[in-house]
Amino acid sequence: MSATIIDGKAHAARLRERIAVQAAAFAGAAGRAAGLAVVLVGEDPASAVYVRSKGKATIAAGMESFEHRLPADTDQAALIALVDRLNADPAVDGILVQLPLPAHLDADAILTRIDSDKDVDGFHPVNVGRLMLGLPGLVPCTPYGCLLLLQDVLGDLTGLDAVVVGRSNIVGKPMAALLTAASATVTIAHSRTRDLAAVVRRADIVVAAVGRAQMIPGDWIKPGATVIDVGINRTDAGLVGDVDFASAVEVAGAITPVPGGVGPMTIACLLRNTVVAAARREGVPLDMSAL
Ligand SMILES: Nc1nc(=O)c2c([nH]1)NC[C@@H]1CN(c3ccc(C(=O)N[C@@H](CCC(=O)O)C(=O)O)cc3)C=[N+]21
Ligand SMILES: [Mg+2]
Repeated sequence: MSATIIDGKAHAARLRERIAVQAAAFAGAAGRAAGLAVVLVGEDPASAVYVRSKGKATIAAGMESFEHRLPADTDQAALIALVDRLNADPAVDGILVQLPLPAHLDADAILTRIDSDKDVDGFHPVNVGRLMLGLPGLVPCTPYGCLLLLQDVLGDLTGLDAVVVGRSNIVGKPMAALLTAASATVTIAHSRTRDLAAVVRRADIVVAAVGRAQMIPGDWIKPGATVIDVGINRTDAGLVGDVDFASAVEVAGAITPVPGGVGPMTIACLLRNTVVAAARREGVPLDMSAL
């Protein structure tokens, strides 16, 4: 038996269509399009590719895209000054500073400088706190996209055993918070977990977010489990996930491919957060059930 392959690209395309409807409603009510500013420091080629696809998707959804490309040797004060300008710009509803930043920059200080109401990545400490408290805020895009895929495949997640492999601030920790809020029973596993194979084998839901190519083999997967692969690893064999797809697809009930799984959902959720942030800033009501 072979797993259902979860088509993240198609799911993201449907979500982007619904976002475009809400973005048009926002523009009609506010008299302007929602705006997303993306800041890229340096010339990392993979980052440049993501920034380009974010810009294209933003415009296709009927929103305005502002791109700021700064040289790799930009200093902290100059980047803070740009963030301050974007915070003060009424046409900017969302601000994303592409990570990783060059090592000489203090990323935590930059992310904390972003106005939390414009923090469409959901990385600001205030939004992290809101997520933990179950208060409305802006939720990190990749874990939110994973949750939408899981709910599409499984419906209600109540009582399911979920294992999140990876404890990053960007994916693992917020993913665990979202699954907890959805009433799953959540385990966060990581590089120091004892007998990771046994922990993963208990899971009805596996979210792999470690950044190590094909580290989770199919024989760790419980038959019928739903597997969400967040990994994007460039290898000689091309782009691969954190899960060994070829063996896992034979055991899982459903599984995301890489590419074409979580990645497109991340971008769609970024657009979602932008229209949500815009609507909150302007006091425009949106149909949140469409998002
Ligand atoms: N502040 C910040 N926020 C981010 O959300 C952020 C970031 N920094 N830095 C980089 C990572 C990476 N990221 C991806 C988004 C989309 C795809 C994506 O759409 N991937 C496609 C194509 C992959 C390819 O061919 O390269 C796929 O998986 O099918 C991948 C990766 C967002 N990130
Ligand atoms: Mg994000």
